[in-house]
Amino acid sequence: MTSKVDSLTITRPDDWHVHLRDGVQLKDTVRDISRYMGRAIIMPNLVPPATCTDTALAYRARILAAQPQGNFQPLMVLYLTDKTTPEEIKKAKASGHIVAAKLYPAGATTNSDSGVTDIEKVFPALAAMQEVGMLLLIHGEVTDSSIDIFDREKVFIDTKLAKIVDSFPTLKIVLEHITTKDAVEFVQKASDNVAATITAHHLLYNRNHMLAGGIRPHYYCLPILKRNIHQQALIEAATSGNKKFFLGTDSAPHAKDKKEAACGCAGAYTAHAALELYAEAFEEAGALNKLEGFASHFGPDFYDLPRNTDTVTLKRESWTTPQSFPLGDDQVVPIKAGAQVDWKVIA
Ligand SMILES: NC(=O)N[C@@H](CC(=O)O)C(=O)O
Ligand SMILES: [Zn+2]
Ligand SMILES: [Zn+2]
Repeated sequence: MTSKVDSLTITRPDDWHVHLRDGVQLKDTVRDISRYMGRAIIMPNLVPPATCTDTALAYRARILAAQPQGNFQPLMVLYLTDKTTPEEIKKAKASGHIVAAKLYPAGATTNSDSGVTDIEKVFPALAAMQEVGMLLLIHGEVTDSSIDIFDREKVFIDTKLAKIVDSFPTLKIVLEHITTKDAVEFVQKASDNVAATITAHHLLYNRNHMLAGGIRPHYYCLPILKRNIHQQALIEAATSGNKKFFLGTDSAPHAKDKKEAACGCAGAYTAHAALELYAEAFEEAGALNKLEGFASHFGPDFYDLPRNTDTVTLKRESWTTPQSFPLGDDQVVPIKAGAQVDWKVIA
């Protein structure tokens, strides 16, 4: 018989995929991300997107200015377009603060209209990234309207990703926020230069949570929640101890009225309780002892950055998530709004 642990101390975690937005919303998103995450990979899908070194560095300065205490480190990402030049990649890398570039297929997700229309158009930029050692982060979904939304990740893997991986064998690639068994298997079989992030919501939920018994817009995100066999494959991957799978919340706030609408935005807010939600998923799988590797070790190892040297402690303590949080001039409804969370982080 094993008894339940009441406390778990792990190396300070990092979030390898988060949306902080901009302007008046920054003070709220930065407060949440900096409570206990050491570093985070900041997504560049602003309006307009952070497509060049200067805009990414200016965004970094706004994030640093918004943090309540001074030890959170934002790691910046360049937004790739059809026009990104090898020179811009080299300039970004030389800045010392931009560690990756992000490939959004044009139109695939929130604020991706300026994304890439044809993968081959970014091959010169990818070659420069491979040369200077900048990571490629991918939103892996095709955008072809004839492809069913539940199949868009698998079709991207089959028709686009394999080609990128084969063309740039030493480029480090992170397939972001994976949602399918197909993605898990692709990453497992690929070389050590290919890894993936997994969100807390894709571990905790499947499409029934979003669609059975009424449509729940706060579970709507992209790539969309899949059926439970895919959820199971993600849980197995995250809790397996395989260093290719690590934490990326994809916490993506949208104002309440933009979600609860006839045409609601894609994105789920989890930064209010990110590590706590992962702990619930890992405990449910009987794998709390695998949380530290996933949350705190495998990410920095893949990015070739040092692991954090201090710790955080998760205590078993039930609390009720507020119905909403301030988001600049609006409110954001978090995942598990009004529901119980079983863990609390003492930073
Ligand atoms: N995940 C989402 O559903 N939305 C993200 C964009 C993204 O990561 O694809 C957002 O910026 O809102
Ligand atoms: Zn995405
Ligand atoms: Zn995202």
